[in-house]
Amino acid sequence: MSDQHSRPAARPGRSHREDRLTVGVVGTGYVGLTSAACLAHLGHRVTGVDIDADKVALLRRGEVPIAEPGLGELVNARLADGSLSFTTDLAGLATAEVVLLCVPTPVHSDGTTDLRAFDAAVETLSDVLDRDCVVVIKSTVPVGTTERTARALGRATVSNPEFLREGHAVHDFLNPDRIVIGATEATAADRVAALYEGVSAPVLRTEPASSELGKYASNAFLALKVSYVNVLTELSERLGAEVIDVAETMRLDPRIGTAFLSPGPGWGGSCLPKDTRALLHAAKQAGVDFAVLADAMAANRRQHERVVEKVREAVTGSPDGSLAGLRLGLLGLTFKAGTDDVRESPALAVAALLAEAGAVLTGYDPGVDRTADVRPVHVVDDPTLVAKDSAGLVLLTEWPQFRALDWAQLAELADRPTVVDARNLLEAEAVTRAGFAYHRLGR
Ligand SMILES: NC(=O)c1ccc[n+]([C@@H]2O[C@H](COP(=O)([O-])OP(=O)(O)OC[C@H]3O[C@@H](n4cnc5c(N)ncnc54)[C@H](O)[C@@H]3O)[C@@H](O)[C@H]2O)c1
Ligand SMILES: O=c1ccn([C@@H]2O[C@H](COP(=O)(O)OP(=O)(O)O[C@H]3O[C@H](CO)[C@@H](O)[C@H](O)[C@H]3O)[C@@H](O)[C@H]2O)c(=O)[nH]1
Repeated sequence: MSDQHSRPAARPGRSHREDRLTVGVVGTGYVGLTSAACLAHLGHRVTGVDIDADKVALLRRGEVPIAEPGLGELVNARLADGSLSFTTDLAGLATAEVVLLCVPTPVHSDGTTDLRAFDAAVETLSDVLDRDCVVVIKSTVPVGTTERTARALGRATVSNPEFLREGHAVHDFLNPDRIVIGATEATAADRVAALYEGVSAPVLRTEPASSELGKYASNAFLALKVSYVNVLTELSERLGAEVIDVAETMRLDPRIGTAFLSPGPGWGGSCLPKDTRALLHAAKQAGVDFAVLADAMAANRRQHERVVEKVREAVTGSPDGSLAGLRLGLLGLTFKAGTDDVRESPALAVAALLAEAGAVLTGYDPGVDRTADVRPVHVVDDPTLVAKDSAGLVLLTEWPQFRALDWAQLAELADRPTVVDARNLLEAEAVTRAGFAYHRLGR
């Protein structure tokens, strides 16, 4: 998270302009809270609504319950000037000209989307909203949901998917790569475009189905890229290549692009896994064979197992060695660096497999509190505690500060100074010099 990423764009100072909109945001999680704070920053008058009374109480005091650079400052500045407020009462949206739906849309293991929270929010809104209010769906929803919602509410409903990344939420919201507006009515689309006045990005106007599908297609493609390079780690090992150089060879081709080619323990988080499952399900329902997607998901599960195989061999010296009763220390629990989010974290998927094999797990993560419940991992607040008496360390999240740990001290504390670096983060030479046996993927 660089400074540049944490600093919001200069406030355009639109507060006295006539195009200032009265906006409601339903759901104040990663997407809703970021949208609410950023839209207030852009000059709109915003009310955030959540069913979680504790969260609303926190937000009213200016306390932001998620770790997003710059978000706390934005929320407090806009609370102070009165352009942002929070409530549990949907009646607060009666005067809204635009309402954004930002509620969770989890996906079951079979790929069907659980729209209960979404439908509940829609149902409660129908009695509250002004006739002229435009409803905007920011939640990631199956194709057809926007049209269905429009019918249920009898109001203009627009698909406007969100592409922000966790850990960069404010920066991404204010500096998006694209703004996609899926609408059947031009006036409703215009009002959504007006929300983003002051943001510089290509605006793609389309019909709702393309907008909805485009969101899934984007996330699934990112997942596919990571799975591709993760499978190359195994192939590189078998064929005597170095995956870092293989990935770099690909990155230097602008047609392939530089991003999403870093091998790791698998892709996770609150979006990529659920959205790939949902897209595969949608394809099946539509009678379309999307085998490459199913393969990418299988490769992701395989990657978790590959990390466990690496650990088993590194720690016991044998591919069949037993991990039963061995104390392993995990460095990193979140699904990626720069966030406090452990939802569908590959680190925890690997941890579950290690625990199944009988290992006893202690974990440290700069984003995860000691009191967090991430069973089977016992969370500690100091990296030396994961090293103490350990039979091996497994680095699972690419927090840059892990590079700067006192590896010589960790080696002294460890029972067997062995580290498996599943993110290719550490400098092999430095860690080896400190006394560790160093192992990683793709070499
Ligand atoms: N997290 C991301 O990076 C991200 C990025 C782009 C899109 N999305 C999509 O955005 C949506 C929201 O994701 P999130 O990560 O912000 O979720 P989240 O779990 O962080 O927050 C959702 C919030 O909605 C509230 N809520 C639930 N039901 C409600 C209701 N009926 N009325 C009012 N509030 C209600 C919850 O209390 C919670 O505060 C999902 O569809 C997700 O796929 C997420
Ligand atoms: O080269 C890479 C890049 C990513 N990852 C992993 O891929 C996962 C997803 O990372 P990222 O995409 O940064 O996470 P999110 O914050 O969940 O963002 C994704 O999901 C959001 C929710 O839909 C979208 O809005 C974003 O555009 C999309 O990038 C994480 O486990 C990463 O560690 C790798 O292993 N190697």
